[in-house]
Amino acid sequence: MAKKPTPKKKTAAGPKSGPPAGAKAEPKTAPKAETKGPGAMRTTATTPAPKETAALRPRPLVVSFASTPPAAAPAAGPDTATAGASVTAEPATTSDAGYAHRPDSGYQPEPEPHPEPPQTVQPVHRPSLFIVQITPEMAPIAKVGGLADVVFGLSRELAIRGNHVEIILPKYDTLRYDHIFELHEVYRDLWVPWYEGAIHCTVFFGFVHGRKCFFIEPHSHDNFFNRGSIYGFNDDVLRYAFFSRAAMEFLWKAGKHPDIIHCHDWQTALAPVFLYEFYQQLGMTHPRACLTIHNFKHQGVTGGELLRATGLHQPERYFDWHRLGDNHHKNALNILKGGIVYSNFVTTVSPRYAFETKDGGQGFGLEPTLHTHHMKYGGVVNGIDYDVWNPEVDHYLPTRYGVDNIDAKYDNKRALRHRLMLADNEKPIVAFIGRLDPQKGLELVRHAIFYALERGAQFVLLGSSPDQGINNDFWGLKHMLNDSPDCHLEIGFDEDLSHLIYAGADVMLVPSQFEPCGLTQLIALRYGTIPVVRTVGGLADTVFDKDHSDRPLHERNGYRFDNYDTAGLESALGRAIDCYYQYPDHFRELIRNAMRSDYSWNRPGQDYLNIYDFIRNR
Ligand SMILES: Nc1ncnc2c1ncn2[C@@H]1O[C@H](COP(=O)(O)OP(=O)(O)O[C@H]2O[C@H](CO)[C@@H](O)[C@H](O)[C@H]2O)[C@@H](O)[C@H]1O
Repeated sequence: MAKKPTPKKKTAAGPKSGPPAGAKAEPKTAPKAETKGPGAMRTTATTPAPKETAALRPRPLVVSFASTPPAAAPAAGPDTATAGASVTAEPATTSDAGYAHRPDSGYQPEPEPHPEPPQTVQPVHRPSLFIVQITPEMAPIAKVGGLADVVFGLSRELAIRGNHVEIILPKYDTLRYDHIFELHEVYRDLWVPWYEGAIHCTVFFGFVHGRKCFFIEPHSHDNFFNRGSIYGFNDDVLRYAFFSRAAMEFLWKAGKHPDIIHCHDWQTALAPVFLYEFYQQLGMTHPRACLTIHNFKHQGVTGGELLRATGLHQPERYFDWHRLGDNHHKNALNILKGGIVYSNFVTTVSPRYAFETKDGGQGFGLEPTLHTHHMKYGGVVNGIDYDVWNPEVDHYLPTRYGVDNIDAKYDNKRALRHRLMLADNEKPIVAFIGRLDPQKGLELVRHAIFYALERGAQFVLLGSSPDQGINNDFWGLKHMLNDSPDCHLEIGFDEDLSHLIYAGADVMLVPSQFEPCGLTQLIALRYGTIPVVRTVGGLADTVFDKDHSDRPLHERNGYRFDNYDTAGLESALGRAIDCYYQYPDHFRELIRNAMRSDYSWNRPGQDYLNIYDFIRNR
């Protein structure tokens, strides 16, 4: 499509005094914010996030069981959240588990791992753990959204702290093989029970930037993981049920007895069910299961076919409300619910979202389950990997910079404009990066584009959706704005470009309807790009309003709005644009505050270790 011509160049641009030529006159004082949301004390989720006060500054750790031990977190299997109950799952019969069909084969141990990167945290005197992550995604080889970044970053942090971490993934045809090193077969004949028979699989091992990864490749006409993309198929429930079963079967056959099996989202939430229904009886009594829920919207709700496929059978047992029976549909099974019931601990990705899901109507029907299991449920704010997302070392950037040379950020702004053929003028760049999913507040994103242009800003969007209708809407918008020298919409997934946008933009917009944690605002903070966010979920736990916060000035790092409407959005985005033009020194101070915020994996890494220790010691 014909691209807009690059208009006459002006100087590239940090915040400067005075409005740009042609910009509307703005009031000198920022409009009154509607943002007065509750504060962001890092806390376990069973307590509503309290209003910020100086006395409630963040504690060093989010999960501190030494002082307040829960009365009865379950040690094994379902129903155990009821105080003091100790329910052992009934042994599965051999035919239940489908083992009759299982030829054995020798497991070849993986080779010596690459040396670990240099230690960046103080050594802690605690026994190291063997942790296995079972996951549908991991950056950068299989990434759809933020889950992928979390698995990579958390695994790295746990390994740096002296733990042995292994990751099990499907062997997708779309894996970024250029990031996998020394890929080789380690287990040739893994037979995974499936319906009345078993599916033959091969397991591969490879290093992904030092992470130890196993890849399961099934050989069957179902062609589970050779589909050209990760999600979006009618049989997704069965594809991931199979993967969860295969991962557990591999652990058992390979004689691996991890201390912790850590699963992610509904896709792998059956692994704890299989652990306690099949594998505990087969000798896997050692592992404890932790489930992290990155988004309650997707739960894997399905029918009884699942039980036949996986060998669970016994509909009367699994349709039970206390196990996998969906809270709303009597004849449906809910995989995510099963994961909550059977795991020894369940986390979500911010304390605020933990509260919202349990008590704020955001649990998509799982509220009663979270209440039943509240003693083993909590929120841990995600970190981001500062080896990847750090403007001081980011090799995607033409010019690297840090908090001590913020001016160099504007070389990247110029480069971004050049790449996207935007006018080089004094305007601030407002950006949006994310999946084009209704969750992300798409009506407000659309409104923000026009609002920002009208207020004398530029707008850059990078996003895509598996929903063709949504993509088409944004393509329409792109055509409509094609002649604007101040706007560029990039519909697609482009990791390289995302780095340049994080560095080159001035403001990052995250107007989500709901947001479990949100990584874009965390990355933006690191790059000194000021987040404008809605006060929900992890956004409320990590962004503190410049004008309206109980936080000390040096901790304020962005702008927030409460109400999901255009007035709310305009109140926060308008203040950010005003500040850029009229109070450039304040804007630079905000940039410094943002870049100094620590959202590395250091603290969440310790939080997860505390959780692991807690469930191991019970
Ligand atoms: N088109 C594109 N091109 C390039 N990069 C793109 C892109 N679209 C998105 N990204 C990148 O993907 C990541 C998305 O992070 P989010 O926090 O928005 O995750 P998401 O909503 O998918 O996941 C869920 O899980 C995460 C992790 O727990 C939670 O933070 C979140 O709230 C929850 O909804 C960021 O690193 C972003 O830069």
